[in-house]
Amino acid sequence: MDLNDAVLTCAVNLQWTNATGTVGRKLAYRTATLRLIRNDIRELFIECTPEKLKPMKFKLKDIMVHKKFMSEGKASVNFKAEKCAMYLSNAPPGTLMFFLRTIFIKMNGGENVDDATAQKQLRAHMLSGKPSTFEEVSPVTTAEMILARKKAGLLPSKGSATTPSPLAAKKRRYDEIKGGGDKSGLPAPKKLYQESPMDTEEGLRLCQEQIDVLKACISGKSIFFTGSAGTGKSFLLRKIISALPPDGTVATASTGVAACLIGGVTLHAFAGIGGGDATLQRCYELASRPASAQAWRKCKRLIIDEISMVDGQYFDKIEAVARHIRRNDRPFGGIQLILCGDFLQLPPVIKREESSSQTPPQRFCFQSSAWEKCVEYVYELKEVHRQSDPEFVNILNHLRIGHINEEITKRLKTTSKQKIEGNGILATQLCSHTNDANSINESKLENLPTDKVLFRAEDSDPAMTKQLDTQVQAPSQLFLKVDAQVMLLKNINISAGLVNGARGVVVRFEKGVPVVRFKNNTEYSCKHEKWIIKTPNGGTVTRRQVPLKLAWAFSIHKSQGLTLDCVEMSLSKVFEAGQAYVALSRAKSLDSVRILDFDPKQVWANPQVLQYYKLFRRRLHDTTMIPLGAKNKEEKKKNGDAASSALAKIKKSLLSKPLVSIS
Ligand SMILES: Nc1ncnc2c1ncn2[C@@H]1O[C@H](COP(=O)(O)OP(=O)(O)OP(=O)(O)O)[C@@H](O)[C@H]1O
Ligand SMILES: [Mg+2]
Repeated sequence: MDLNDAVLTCAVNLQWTNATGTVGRKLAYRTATLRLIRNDIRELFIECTPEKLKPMKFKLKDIMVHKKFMSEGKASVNFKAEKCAMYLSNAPPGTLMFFLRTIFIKMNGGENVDDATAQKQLRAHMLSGKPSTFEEVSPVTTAEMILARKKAGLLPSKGSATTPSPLAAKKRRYDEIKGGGDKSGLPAPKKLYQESPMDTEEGLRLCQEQIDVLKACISGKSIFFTGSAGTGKSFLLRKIISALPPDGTVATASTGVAACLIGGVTLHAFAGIGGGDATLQRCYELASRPASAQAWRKCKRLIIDEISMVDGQYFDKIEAVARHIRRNDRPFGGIQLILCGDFLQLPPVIKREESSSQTPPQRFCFQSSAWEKCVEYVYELKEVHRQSDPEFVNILNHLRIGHINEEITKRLKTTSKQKIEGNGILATQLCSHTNDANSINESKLENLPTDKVLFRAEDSDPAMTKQLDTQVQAPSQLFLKVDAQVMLLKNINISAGLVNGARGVVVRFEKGVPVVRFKNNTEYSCKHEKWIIKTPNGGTVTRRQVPLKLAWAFSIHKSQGLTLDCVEMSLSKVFEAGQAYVALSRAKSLDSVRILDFDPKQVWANPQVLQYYKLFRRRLHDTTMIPLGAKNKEEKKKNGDAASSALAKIKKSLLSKPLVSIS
């Protein structure tokens, strides 16, 4: 696998049709590498190299691309002249998208020769007696991209915040691309290239530290990566998922909302051992049921977001279950683990009977016996993307470790009087308890004098409505009124500010959908959007609903992982370490938040977590990166010296300076 947009590794099926139009020769390869190349006279080709076999070349001219299932890692390219169809499957979806995009841009935006010139140059080349050479296409340039989009008539009009009409997208299942400089009257390749790339998350590029993590994942290492709120952990996870082959990749998270943010399932739904309270023997039996056992056997890479909320004992149990079901004694039954989260945010939910005991056990995942043997590499992301104000980032870093001083207290208290409302948009109240948030929303809606309109979700499987309710933020029944305070639940257009978490107010209903005015004055007529959740056995269930949720109030637990606009909070009822930090770190800036009754006592970090991070940081710092429990002997030997010297230092300095020192 590669981060190069001109290279793609996937399964490839080739089918040639004969003169009578029936399928003749067929070839199928489980793994082949496709490369976009040019010859001496700048003609474009796809070079297909099946594993351990010789490469084949297909000229990119007059092709039809079928990409409806691109997000599932499937597409096909029809080479009209060769009468050959190339079916691609099990491709990392993101890589596939960039590969097809590069084809489009190189065919339409580059200086390609026309047929007559190509023939002339070819003849001259043959006469010269020089051997033909091929080289990989150069990276796409902005000029090529602009030219390609212009030629296809796809440059967006200024400030447009609209999404493609679903009808237009439906009508065009194929994108036809001609090569060789002939662009007259071409149907434009749409959908894939419709939006300006910066308007969608695909267009946002990873920063260097994120790329390092991505590379580690692609190379098959089991890793844990952490970082403070807003360092792009979930964003990176989405990129990682789209850079991995779909077969065998299972994306999960500890909570439904977090799972939905990465297009996955909850870890509990995947693992199939209920809450994990049963004995290990019983867990084995539960996970041996056909659907669950099949899911475990097929899994090659397990991704878990918001790992801080996964109970350590539960983690130990699923590790044992993985080995048992897969009949494989390697850690986690040989599954690659990609774990992500911030232990200084919300901890695992402690069950009532445990929380009533005098000293409740703190069972973080990193305290489990499985952790050390399963996690080979650890990474920490440092660059915060959610907030851009250095003062706010600095304050958040302090809060994260439970460190409050007078200056911070004073600054946070000043927010209590600031006006953050505007354009008819009221602040969202962040509540420490979910029930409080629900009742505030219901009563505020009831109190509006306008008519109530119901938006009912369409679920692809009505039997899954309850499951969808727990995982998808869009409710199955959404009552709205004009003047209702709402929050957007999808990234519609990033550069227009129409992003997940953006706050708005319903201004009218038009053609059966709500029109919402957002804080930046953009009006958006809400189309029905689709949420897809995976079932543990690899199927999918979809919900279609308008992408809105009532937003007078929101619970802190439900807000974990989100970025929120315009929030007001009272932290007097916080009951968990990290809860105040999670609440405050949802905000983008200090100007868009109001803390009503700030008291330094509301902020504390779990000492066990601080200790873990101290150890973790020292490891990172002293050796750049130490594999925890290196895989093989050489690796152990190589890292052993560095690791033991680092550990000796850690022991010495365990109670020294705080994690984040602020100048
Ligand atoms: N490389 C990047 N370039 C531009 N924006 C980015 C980048 N990485 C992340 N972001 C943006 O930063 C915001 C926060 O990202 P994300 O929600 O993934 O952070 P997180 O680390 O998962 O936070 P949390 O701990 O709160 O879950 C998002 O709006 C995301 O789109
Ligand atoms: Mg996140």
